[in-house]
Amino acid sequence: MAILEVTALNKVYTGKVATQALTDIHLTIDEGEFVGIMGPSGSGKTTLLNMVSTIDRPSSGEVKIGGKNPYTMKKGELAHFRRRQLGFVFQDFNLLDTLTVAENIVLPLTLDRRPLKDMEKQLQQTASRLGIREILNKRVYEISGGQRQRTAIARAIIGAPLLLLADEPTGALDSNSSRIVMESLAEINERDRTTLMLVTHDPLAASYCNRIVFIKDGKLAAEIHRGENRQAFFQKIIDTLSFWGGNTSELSSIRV
Ligand SMILES: Nc1ncnc2c1ncn2[C@@H]1O[C@H](COP(=O)(O)OP(=O)(O)OP(=O)(O)O)[C@@H](O)[C@H]1O
Repeated sequence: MAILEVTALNKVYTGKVATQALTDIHLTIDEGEFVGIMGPSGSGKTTLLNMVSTIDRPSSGEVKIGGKNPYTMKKGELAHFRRRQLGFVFQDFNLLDTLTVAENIVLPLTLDRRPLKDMEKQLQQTASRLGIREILNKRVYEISGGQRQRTAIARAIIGAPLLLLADEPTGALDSNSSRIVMESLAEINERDRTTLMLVTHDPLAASYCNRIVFIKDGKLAAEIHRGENRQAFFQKIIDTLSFWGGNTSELSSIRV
């Protein structure tokens, strides 16, 4: 079953100089897939993510999530749809610093006015999975970057979203924290069959995906699939990036 269907999508940023950021994008992501979006700086990755996450409107074309077009919804319905069906993980975590880890994680359920007992149960389960049970009572400014991102992932998955969207989730993390974050996302994908779309420059992070779509100059340029071996997939990603462009610097010292 298709969770995401992007059809003939175009985005033009109007202004003094118009920029055609995306041209005729067709992309389907099926239930349980873990798809990476890669490409050089300015190629349109964030624009595509913003169209899918309903942050910004396409100039033309269609986006369907779980068979529904969010752009035809009224404001209240759209807010509800985003809260129930989409999960977001950002590079800079987007947590509320003055709240505790627990309060941040249950925020989407609080907004949905779920019963307290259910919230507590889901909180404990989700925190255990992400290895952050011991820090639930700490405030965000008291925890590390890796712990912050795991808190943000817990918040994103606590409502069991149809589609989890991640924008450079390892961009602000050291290599060890990045690995833990990517292993967490892969585990969520494998165990819950949560569908994931990840935008990244990082080939190592991308090697946890099952499929990678490369964008160049706003157009789909290539697509590769992972086999059994993540090491071999990592090499394939490097080779594809060096062919199509992208961040292949500082790779010589990376070990998968
Ligand atoms: N709000 C905006 N107004 C005008 N032009 C924009 C806007 N946002 C992005 N662009 C332009 O659209 C194109 C695609 O940008 P986008 O941010 O989607 O690329 P990206 O692949 O995510 O880049 P990066 O890897 O550097 O984050 C670029 O040419 C960019 O300058």
